[in-house]
Amino acid sequence: MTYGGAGNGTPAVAEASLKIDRGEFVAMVGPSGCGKSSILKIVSGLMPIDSGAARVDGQAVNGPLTMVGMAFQNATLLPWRTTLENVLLPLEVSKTHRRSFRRKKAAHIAAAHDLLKIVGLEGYEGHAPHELSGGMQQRASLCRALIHAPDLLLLDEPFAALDAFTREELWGVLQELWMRKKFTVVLVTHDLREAVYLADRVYVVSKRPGRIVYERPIALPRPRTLESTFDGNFVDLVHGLRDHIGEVRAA
Ligand SMILES: Nc1ncnc2c1ncn2[C@@H]1O[C@H](COP(=O)(O)OP(=O)(O)OP(=O)(O)O)[C@@H](O)[C@H]1O
Repeated sequence: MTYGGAGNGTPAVAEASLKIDRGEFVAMVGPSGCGKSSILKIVSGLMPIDSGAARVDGQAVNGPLTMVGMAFQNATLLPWRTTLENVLLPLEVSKTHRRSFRRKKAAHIAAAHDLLKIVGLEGYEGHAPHELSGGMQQRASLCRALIHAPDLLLLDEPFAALDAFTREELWGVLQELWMRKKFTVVLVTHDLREAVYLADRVYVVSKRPGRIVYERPIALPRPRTLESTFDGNFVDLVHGLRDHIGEVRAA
């Protein structure tokens, strides 16, 4: 995939061959600017590819997918909407879900309340985004990404803007959501501890144009806890990934 068109544009992704199983939690790590976000854009249908193939659920990706939930580094909640109204937003704006939202509004509102409860935002449904901390806003943005019960959740450094304590707390929140709902996740992160804590499999991407250069299954038992991040196994996995990133950066 090349920004600005094949030829004299910027090649962003080269041979990024990977296959993700339904319900799997995958993390992608690699040097800055290597093409990780571009891979997410390809998978979600936001960017077309010049050659190769992208398939989700067996179907070729030809345009933006509606069965995908996305969350980014910044929560980007609409400031004039309450927390609950922000979470419900995708159901109102998406053509696919609008009709179901109107017909089963009470059920969807109840689902939003349930999600907000799981992420610890019970009681904040009526608050405006500016009344929430950064971590609370990011929790709400996770709920918004999940309100239409997507089969696939794409996360682009969702916790990068948060302080270390909040970030680690949200690893647990995301793990719990995933263990309950079993959607497929692709997480782009620079944080190797985050990748090992959350993922079933970690992919290392080369310098731009991105290629998958290393794949590491993470067989640690779940639920993973913060205490477990100090175990020898966990630390070894993080060091192993760090070595691979070091090699990629030096290449
Ligand atoms: N809209 C764009 N137009 C032109 N070039 C772009 C655009 N977006 C990204 N690029 C280029 O494509 C390359 C890959 O970008 P991408 O955002 O996928 O990298 P990344 O691995 O997610 O980076 P980071 O880790 O810093 O977020 C970058 O080197 C960047 O220069």
